[in-house]
Amino acid sequence: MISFRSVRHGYGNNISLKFQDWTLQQGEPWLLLGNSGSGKTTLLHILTGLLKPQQGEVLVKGTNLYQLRPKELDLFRGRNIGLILQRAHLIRSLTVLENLLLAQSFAGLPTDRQLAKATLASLHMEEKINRYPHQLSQGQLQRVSIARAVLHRPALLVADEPTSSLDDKNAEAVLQLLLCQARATAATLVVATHDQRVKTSFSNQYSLPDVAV
Ligand SMILES: Nc1ncnc2c1ncn2[C@@H]1O[C@H](COP(=O)(O)OP(=O)(O)OP(=O)(O)O)[C@@H](O)[C@H]1O
Repeated sequence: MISFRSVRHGYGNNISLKFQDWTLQQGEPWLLLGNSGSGKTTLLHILTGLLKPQQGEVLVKGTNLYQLRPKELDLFRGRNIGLILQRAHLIRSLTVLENLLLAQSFAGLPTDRQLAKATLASLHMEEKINRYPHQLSQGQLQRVSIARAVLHRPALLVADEPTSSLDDKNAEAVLQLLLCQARATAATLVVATHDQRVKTSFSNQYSLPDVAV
């Protein structure tokens, strides 16, 4: 279970974001909706351990993220939280496979080539494992980014605007991929978007109100 309680965060420029409490059960897919500037990125960063809120607590699998020491938090994130950003942020001088192995080692886990290869194969990327990032299409880069995020069966899988730059067909394919990967690993999935096309695929929705400035 993941929970978000009494969370507030401000940026010191009259912007104070107050988030409604939120409880997500293990394995549930959720959509996080909000217009530009409503606080989606802020909330995702708080939820994934990247930004300590000024108030409130975030529990992932019973662990209060912001009570961990920085090093413990890094390890906890690497093992339990998978993050998919709009851009893949791969290391350009490493192959697809090497990028995944590096992610394992950053998470403090033993490098496991077979697991990395099998995960890439499950995303139909087996023929690209020795390619470099610049040799891949945007859709393929996104698959690598999904593979890297699900590699260790994280309890929480978070995707920030995964479909906004894609056409209808690819947007639907990426969504199905995320839902399917989350189901396969019983991960709680959070997809943040302002893409109206995505709305119908999720019954659980957490909506952010517009921020009055
Ligand atoms: N580092 C910062 N310093 C000052 N204000 C910030 C900072 N980061 C975000 N904000 C402000 O906080 C509010 C929420 O920003 P946030 O990026 O979380 O929204 P968002 O919903 O993700 O927007 P978008 O969809 O446009 O990316 C905005 O008004 C933004 O200007």
